[in-house]
Amino acid sequence: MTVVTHERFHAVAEEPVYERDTAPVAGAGAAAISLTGLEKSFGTNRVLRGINLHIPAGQFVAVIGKSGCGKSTLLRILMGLDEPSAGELHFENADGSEASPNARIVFQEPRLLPWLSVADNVVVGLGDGIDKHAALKAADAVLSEVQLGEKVGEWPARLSGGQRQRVALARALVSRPGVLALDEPLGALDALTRISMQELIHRVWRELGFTAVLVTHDVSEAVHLADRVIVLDEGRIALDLPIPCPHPRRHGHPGLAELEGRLLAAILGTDSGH
Ligand SMILES: Nc1ncnc2c1ncn2[C@@H]1O[C@H](COP(=O)(O)OP(=O)(O)OP(=O)(O)O)[C@@H](O)[C@H]1O
Repeated sequence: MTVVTHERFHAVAEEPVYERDTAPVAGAGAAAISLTGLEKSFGTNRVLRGINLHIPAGQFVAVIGKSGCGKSTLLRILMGLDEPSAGELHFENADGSEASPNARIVFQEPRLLPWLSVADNVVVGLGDGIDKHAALKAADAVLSEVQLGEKVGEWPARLSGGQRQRVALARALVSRPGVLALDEPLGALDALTRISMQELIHRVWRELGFTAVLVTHDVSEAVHLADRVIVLDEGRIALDLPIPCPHPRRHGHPGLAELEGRLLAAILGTDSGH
């Protein structure tokens, strides 16, 4: 099994990849993820029951399913924060060789350090051993990317919920991750802030080309952002649905509404999966 290193730092951003349509265009450092026969039990509770999944480098995958179906457990295993009970997890480079990607995670709560400025919170994402001046420069650049350039010297307590979550995103992006896991990152935000954050996440994914795995309760958010949506049910993949719609995707678009309907049916168990 591959252990995810969280410490790797790529100080210089690769050239942004613009104009990506639905076909994934992987950035440098993006890794494919392969799960084979993945199982996870907590005592007698069999949470993941033989998950087989290949996520190509640079793809944006959303994972949805009923509360307690194992979404966060899957994400934690992907991030090396928890061990599977059985099965294999591999990260692969474009040539199929084993990769050790720089993997980061954004949680529902921004988890900022209140005694550090916005910029210093972002610098935390670079780990130790980085020249302070270079680190602040990188923090500055990524804060501009998430449209918080004017808040670099601010305290977290003086930011709105959406702004705090953008700082958390900046902290994850500053090391230019090859894999970004998002665990309900917008769950605590109001509807309008969610939509603008969705656009932001889509834009940075398109620019940087990391492999993205988003856990969400929001089916509309999943089809709005992802290339592909996985429905988990009782520890198994109940549906693996490609979302072959070009971006930008308008909320309420009839094609997306049809896909949302299929996903909801799979979550509720009223769909055959075809
Ligand atoms: N550390 C743990 N120890 C024991 N049981 C756990 C642990 N973590 C998760 N579980 C159990 O695993 C199951 C799946 O939890 P998980 O958090 O992965 O679900 P989820 O689909 O992300 O749920 P939600 O949508 O409510 O966040 C639950 O039954 C939960 O109680």
